[in-house]
Amino acid sequence: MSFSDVMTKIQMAEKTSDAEKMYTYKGVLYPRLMCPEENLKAVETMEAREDDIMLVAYPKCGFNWMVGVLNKIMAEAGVQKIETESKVAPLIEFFGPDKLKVRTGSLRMTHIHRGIVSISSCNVTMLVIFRNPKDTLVSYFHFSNNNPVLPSGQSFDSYFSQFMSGDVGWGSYFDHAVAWDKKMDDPNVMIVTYEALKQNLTEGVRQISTFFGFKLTEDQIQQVSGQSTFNAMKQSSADTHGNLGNIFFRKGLNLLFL
Ligand SMILES: Nc1ncnc2c1ncn2[C@@H]1O[C@H](COP(=O)(O)OS(=O)(=O)O)[C@@H](OP(=O)(O)O)[C@H]1O
Repeated sequence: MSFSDVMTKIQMAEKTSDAEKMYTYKGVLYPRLMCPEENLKAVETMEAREDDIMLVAYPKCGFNWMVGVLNKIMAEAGVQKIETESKVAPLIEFFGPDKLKVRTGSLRMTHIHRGIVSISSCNVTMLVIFRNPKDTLVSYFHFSNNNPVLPSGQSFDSYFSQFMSGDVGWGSYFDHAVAWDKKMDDPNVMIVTYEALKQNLTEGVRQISTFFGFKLTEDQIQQVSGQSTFNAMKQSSADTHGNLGNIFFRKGLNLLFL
């Protein structure tokens, strides 16, 4: 999916009523324009490769942060990255069945619940990022109000109720958390938290590189973490995310302990 495809869908969303924006697939809500049913069906039968790296995150948990970190780690390690034409990280559910088969890199990404994505044929290594639900909810609330593909205009109170009952895009945060909790000790799965990365990003970069078998020098690790702070990523977001930069890189705070 190219940046212009995303912009076209956003323009279409601006002419779509809130009621039409979401639909339910297998009991979970999705934004219709970005994830039509044929895309979700294609994801269900997607074949993975041995060298694939899968990045999984419930919305607003730090997905774009990890895309940036992984891309930088892979660039330092000399490994091919995701499609360069794309300014936003292409989620597999945004591709149609034809485009899903065309692969230019080994990094695959999704917000979809692990019970729904069945990655056949091999033990793909997966990085999963979680964030505390309070900050995730606040971030998702602002995102919904700023992103035309999602319904907007709700009060915080009504959005809170929807989030708690899982009536938001990609379903219940809590269902995702429970499903991944059972996979925590799987050797092919690494679970990181937004909060731990905020506390010590350099250590997080070191652990992620080691998990994926990328041997970076201490200088390279420092370089990746220096370029992956919120301020650094927000500053370069016009290049990486075009005019969606300010929507994806909003405040980047960890309010859990305040
Ligand atoms: N480098 C870095 N450091 C810390 N925090 C960061 C970083 N990059 C993005 N963010 C914050 O992550 C939130 C967006 O989450 P996602 O990228 O998962 O959003 S999305 O679901 O893909 O739309 C969103 O959080 P909020 O600011 O609270 O809305 C972003 O600001």
